[in-house]
Amino acid sequence: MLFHVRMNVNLPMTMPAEQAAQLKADEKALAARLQHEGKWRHLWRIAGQYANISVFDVASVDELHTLLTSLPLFPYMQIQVMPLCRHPSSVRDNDL
Ligand SMILES: O=C(O)CC1=CCC(=O)O1
Repeated sequence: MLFHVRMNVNLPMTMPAEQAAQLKADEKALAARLQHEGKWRHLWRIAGQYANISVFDVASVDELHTLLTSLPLFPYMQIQVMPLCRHPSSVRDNDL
């Protein structure tokens, strides 16, 4: 199942720089693993914003929820999820 996900990141201004750097490093490491596993199919920065557009390929809504809530930055993100299905006019023979 494919999901389009928008993540807006809002780190508190009061967070110590070292804590923010550690959270970002942990997030990057997990994101790399999930991309290599094929679960995090796309990761794009939204230009000019501390936000990203991602596409996840997971088996279920429950798996997506578990994955998103396990992200180190999850407590500091506002997340919007849109489930995707195939468009009948798509000329692609694969899903992405
Ligand atoms: O910077 C972001 O948009 C949040 C994020 C997702 C994966 C990552 O490494 O950072």
